Amino acid sequence: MTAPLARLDRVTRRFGEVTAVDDVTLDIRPGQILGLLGPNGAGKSTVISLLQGLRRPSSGRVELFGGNPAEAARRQSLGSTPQETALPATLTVGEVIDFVGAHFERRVPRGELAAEFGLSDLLKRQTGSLSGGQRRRVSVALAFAGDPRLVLLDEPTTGLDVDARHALWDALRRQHERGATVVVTSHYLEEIEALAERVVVLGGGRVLADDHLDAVLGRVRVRRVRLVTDVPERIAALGAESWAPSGEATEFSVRDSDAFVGDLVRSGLPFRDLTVRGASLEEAFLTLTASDRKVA
Ligand SMILES: Nc1ncnc2c1ncn2[C@@H]1O[C@H](COP(=O)(O)OP(=O)(O)OP(=O)(O)O)[C@@H](O)[C@H]1O
Repeated sequence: MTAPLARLDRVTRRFGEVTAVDDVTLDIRPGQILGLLGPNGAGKSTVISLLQGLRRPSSGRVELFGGNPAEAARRQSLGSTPQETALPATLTVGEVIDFVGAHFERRVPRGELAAEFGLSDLLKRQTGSLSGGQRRRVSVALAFAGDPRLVLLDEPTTGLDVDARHALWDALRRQHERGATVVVTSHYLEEIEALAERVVVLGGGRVLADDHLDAVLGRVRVRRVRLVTDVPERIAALGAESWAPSGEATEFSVRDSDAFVGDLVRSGLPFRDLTVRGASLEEAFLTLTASDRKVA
């Protein structure tokens, strides 16, 4: 197996009484898009800052490209987004791209980077005159300015409208196809579903799940059976874990949708417009954090 680009080995990070990251072990392997998912305060940003060398672990070991992330040489191949508020307002987008690129040995030409992130028309604009969404796109593009081996994106599309978000996802997918390894945190569960191949779910600073996207979804084998009926209680009694009205229809949560639908058909109970779907990542995530609370 190829060596990881970065790793956390039994890392704990405390801030006074608060344990932000609690005994986390994580390997980041080349070529992956890894989605880091968790509720507010789960420890996602702290993990990112540990990988950036901005924070040190209270215990355990953080490695970036086989060494200490606090050493500047390690960060040559690391790309991260600056806060948009940190963009110098009077510099143009082109100047900012050149300024950031100048810090890297393998810089991406300004025109190429701008085209990749849909910024070609903005190159001559001062960053202070850009909309919030445009500034966000500049910030994410800057993470790629040094042709990095590993890119850390902390909530890259917060505040973007749907079109801008999708455009940024496309750009990230293209970077990934070219071999970029990306760690992305997000509050948008659909973003993780759209981008990530591997999902790490953090809760209370701990790793609750670390698996392929499909496997995380599969861990909660809840399926949703949706149908229209006048007798929801009787249908629920066939083996639903829970049920709730959903518009004109009723949605039943079941473990085995094939068995449930088979029993339903055999029961002769009236229904129409039946659909079955798997759990969304959001549902998977809630189930994982709920089971964690039970253990705690
Ligand atoms: N500098 C700090 N001083 C004190 N506590 C901190 C500090 N940074 C983070 N924490 C605490 O550590 C915990 C984890 O925070 P972190 O920002 O890593 O979570 P997060 O998952 O990124 O949350 P969010 O989604 O809200 O950004 C929280 O309880 C937070 O209050």
